[in-house]
Amino acid sequence: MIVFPNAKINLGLNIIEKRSDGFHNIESCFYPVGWADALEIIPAEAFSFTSSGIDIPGDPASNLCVRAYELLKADFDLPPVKIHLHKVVPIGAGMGGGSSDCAFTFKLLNELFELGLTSVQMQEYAAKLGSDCPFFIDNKPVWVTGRGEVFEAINLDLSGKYIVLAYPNLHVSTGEAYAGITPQIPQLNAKQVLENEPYDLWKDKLKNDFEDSILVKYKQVADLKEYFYLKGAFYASMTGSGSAVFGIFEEDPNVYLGEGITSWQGVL
Ligand SMILES: C[C@@](CO)(OP(=O)(O)O)[C@H](O)COP(=O)(O)OP(=O)(O)OC[C@H]1O[C@@H](n2ccc(N)nc2=O)[C@H](O)[C@@H]1O
Ligand SMILES: Nc1ncnc2c1ncn2[C@@H]1O[C@H](COP(=O)(O)OP(=O)(O)O)[C@@H](O)[C@H]1O
Repeated sequence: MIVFPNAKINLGLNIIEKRSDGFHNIESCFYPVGWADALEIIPAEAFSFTSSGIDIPGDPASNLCVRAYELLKADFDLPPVKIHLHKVVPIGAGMGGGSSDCAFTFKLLNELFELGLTSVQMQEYAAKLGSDCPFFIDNKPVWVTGRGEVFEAINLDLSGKYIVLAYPNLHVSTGEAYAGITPQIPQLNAKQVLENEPYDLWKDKLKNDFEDSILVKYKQVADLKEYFYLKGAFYASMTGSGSAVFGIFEEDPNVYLGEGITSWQGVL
């Protein structure tokens, strides 16, 4: 069975407070986008994990796909499987690619072996492996609070809008990015802005709190954001902890990003 774990963007991202468990409470709209990996899992004689495409840093045995399989195997009598991941979505980019692979592994194993797990149960498993992971179970636009695992419906539909995502090949570690933040309560409620304000006001009213440090430190990230506005985006921002930047457009944009930038363009 093959699935295509897709990335996400953050529309507004406020870091509210540091918690006693070391994590931060956040507020954000998580929105799925079409840039995706390919993940195949089939029953096999012996367990194996292989990957192709972009090199994944770290030991393959600790890949989130492997950890998801092991977590389920502790509770269910799962047979050995062969997992192959073709990695396409840039890593350390703020697009949740690894988290998506993790969530899609749970969904695929649930279907393949008819485990009967509900979405909520899979979200609980996914939350054990990463704050972003539970979102990719339902994989729908949602208002997110808590550590990233508490969901509330949001009245927002960007279907048909054009999006360009650009990754300046700059790996940002999520843990380090959080460590550089001073949490604060936002002046404006981003959910209210997303649901009620016209798109052209988002530019001044929605904020990704990670931008303050990253845009100053890495000029190429700030340049990408500026370029998207120059090309007519109604909203442009860094996503997650960076360094990927997206622009959302009413019309199909004509962008040239040049060398050293990995990009993807599609429709929301
Ligand atoms: C910043 C966000 C926003 O969507 O996205 P990405 O940039 O990763 O895509 C997420 O909060 C990232 O979630 P995720 O990448 O799953 O993080 P985790 O693996 O759970 O945690 C990595 C590290 O980030 C910090 N962390 C993460 C989430 C959170 N709410 N508070 C934190 O302080 C902790 O230091 C933790 O050890
Ligand atoms: N399947 C996977 N794909 C990508 N990264 C993975 C995966 N499994 C584990 N990782 C680890 O997770 C880290 C970043 O994950 P990713 O979700 O791609 O980035 P981000 O947190 O910026 O959204 C990498 O440093 C990598 O070592």
